Amino acid sequence: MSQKAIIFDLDGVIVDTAKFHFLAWKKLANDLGFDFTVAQNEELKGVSRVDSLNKILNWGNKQLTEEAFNRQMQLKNENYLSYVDRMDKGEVLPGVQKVLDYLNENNIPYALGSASKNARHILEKIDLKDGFTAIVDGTDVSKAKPDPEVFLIAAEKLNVAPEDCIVFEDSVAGIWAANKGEMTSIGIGEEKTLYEADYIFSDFTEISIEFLKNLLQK
Ligand SMILES: O=P(O)(O)OC[C@H]1O[C@@H](O)[C@H](O)[C@@H](O)[C@@H]1O
Ligand SMILES: [Mg+2]
Repeated sequence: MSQKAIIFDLDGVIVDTAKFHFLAWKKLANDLGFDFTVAQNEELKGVSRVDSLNKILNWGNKQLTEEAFNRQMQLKNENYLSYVDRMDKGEVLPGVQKVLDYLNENNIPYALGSASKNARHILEKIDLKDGFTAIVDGTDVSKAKPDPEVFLIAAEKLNVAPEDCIVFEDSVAGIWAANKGEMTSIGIGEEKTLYEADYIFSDFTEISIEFLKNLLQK
């Protein structure tokens, strides 16, 4: 049996930041003269900042110069960070800490594999930064999910073969990335969207230590 490791996505897996992204994207859209819905926000899960803005402008039928585009991205991020700055440990989603405790107690390495350029800052806010063997985020990659790059770099930093990595993801793009990287994919969310994952749970409270142990011993 070879050493296994875990890779966690951040947004929607460890914390629910989609609600903050929604508020910040909605303000941007409204300021530009069109609306932005919760359903559209759902489609941006796991999508990089630049790809998200391109999609939103497309939905709003709006074109921007490169300069205005970059300015809007910056404004959106400043607004988003004003919500992030109010985050603390209480934002860690139910059931996550139990899994992290198990990994820590059993010396099972784990990494972060997130599309966010704010990932390190968020981990600091929720006091989880120290446990990760490696942190790979939107500042470390050249290709966004569904490209497996972020998870492959994480596997390399963990010193574990991709096929021995188990990825927790809430986005379709992230599940595709994990599958393309030949990793075990665990979807956190709804079966109707994440059906391509190897396993699906609605949240971490549904994941038993027994399940995790079995997976790590496979
Ligand atoms: O804007 P950030 O923090 O760099 O995040 C990039 C993307 O990170 C992903 O984790 C989120 O699901 C997306 O909604 C977000 O757009
Ligand atoms: Mg996510």
